[in-house]
Amino acid sequence: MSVPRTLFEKLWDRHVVRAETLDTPAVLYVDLHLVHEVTSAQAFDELRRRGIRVRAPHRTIATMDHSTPTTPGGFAALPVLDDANRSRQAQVETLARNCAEFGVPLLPLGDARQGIVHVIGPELGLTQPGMTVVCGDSHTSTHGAFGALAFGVGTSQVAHVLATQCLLQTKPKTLEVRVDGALAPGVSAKDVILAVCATLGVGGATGHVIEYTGAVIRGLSMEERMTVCNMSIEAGARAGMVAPDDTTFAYLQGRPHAPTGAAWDAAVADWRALATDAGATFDRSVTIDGSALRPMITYGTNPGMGVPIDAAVPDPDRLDDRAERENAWRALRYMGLTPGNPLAGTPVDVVFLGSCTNSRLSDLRDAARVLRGRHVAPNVRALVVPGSQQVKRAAEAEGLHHVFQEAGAEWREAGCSMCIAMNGDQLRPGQLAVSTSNRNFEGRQGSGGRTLLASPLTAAAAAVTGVITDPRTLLAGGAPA
Ligand SMILES: CC(C)[C@H](C(=O)O)[C@@H](O)C(=O)O
Ligand code: SF4
Repeated sequence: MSVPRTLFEKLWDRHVVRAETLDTPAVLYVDLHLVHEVTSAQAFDELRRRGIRVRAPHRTIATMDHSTPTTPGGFAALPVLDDANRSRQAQVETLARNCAEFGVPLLPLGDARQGIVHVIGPELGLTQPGMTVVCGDSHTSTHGAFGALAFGVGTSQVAHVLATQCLLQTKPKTLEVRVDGALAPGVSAKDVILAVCATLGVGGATGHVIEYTGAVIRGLSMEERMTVCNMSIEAGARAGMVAPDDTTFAYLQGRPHAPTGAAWDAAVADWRALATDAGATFDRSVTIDGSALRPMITYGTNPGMGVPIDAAVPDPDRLDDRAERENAWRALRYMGLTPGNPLAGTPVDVVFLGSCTNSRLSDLRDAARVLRGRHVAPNVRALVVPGSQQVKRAAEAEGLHHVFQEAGAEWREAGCSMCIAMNGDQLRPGQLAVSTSNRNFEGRQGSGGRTLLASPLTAAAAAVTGVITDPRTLLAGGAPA
């Protein structure tokens, strides 16, 4: 009998080209390399300087997402092509030139398949179980939802992977995050991962790859599993993953890059064998009672500073550690929140529905559940930004854009948008946003802007009432227990 192994260990073993030694990391083979405009330019420059070609262009694909405008028509249609817009445009043009020169397939602005890198990989069937997936982007952990080992890498590693299709890695430890029970109505995948981040803390999973297990995780759709895996990095994890199962296979079957015919059957048989073996052990395990979870929201300036939406702002003075206490006070001063006050009822200026965490069709449907037949509060600007052109078309096919527009929200083109504020969509200083994205760092959504992370249901509820609101009060039959 072979030694029982975890999902992570099976993937690691399959991809090691050269084992780790005392003084050198392991060499890992990379099955899929995703590229975007922000972290690739210097990597291509490096290849050019050294006269190296891209080793496996067919395992590489690029999209434009971070710096692209989300107004229809792209750069050409912008009212002002100021310096900032010109430099964004130069960035995407550089990517287009690099892809043409190095033979890398590209989904440019205007392409029907363009979108946020972590949304398009799965929806095109590029991301598959058992793969190693890398991208010069920390939220590459999203792809782990498929039972892939998916890492974010830095720009110099992007160059390594372009040149060699391999990556140097020291072997991470394993952490099981088990979410048992069943989620109550109005509680979503975003609430699960915000609770995980609050439980582990921002550095809590450093050096580990998380495998999410338990009844709640098994019951999530692929889109919801992506939301969970997406924010693994916010707890410090190297990657997050979910073992592939029938939900995974049903999502993948028929997608453009998924195997077909006999190759599909063989792939599914292989993928099924990836699940963690009975008796395999993790370096650490954490259990969360999913049945006890309530909608979550952050109050501070890192994603681990989250509480149930009906809780009060935590008092920093209750923290024993001096550095943590000072950090918490600084966060509350920045956020303009007072310890002991309820979060619910706090006025909101902007609601952002989008980002690689929550911009897929199911997220937009959740938002529409709340917004249908209602109106965005007069003091609120609400933006709905689909994660890809494909999501946009699917949402329009079922009329969701009408729901948003009739409610007074903006319906925009696909991209990172206000998640990162490097494309013209941003908060003004002092504005407070409820956002479905994944980072609430100081100034993340615009200099001086303040961000509270929450689910699409919670964000939509804030849009309607103009204040932080428990979404269960607005859902049919979903009053808080
Ligand atoms: C621009 C990119 C390097 C960055 C990342 O790595 O995550 C961005 O996507 C983000 O979300 O902060
Ligand atoms: S949507 Fe946000 S988190 Fe995701 S890749 Fe873009 S900037 Fe990064």
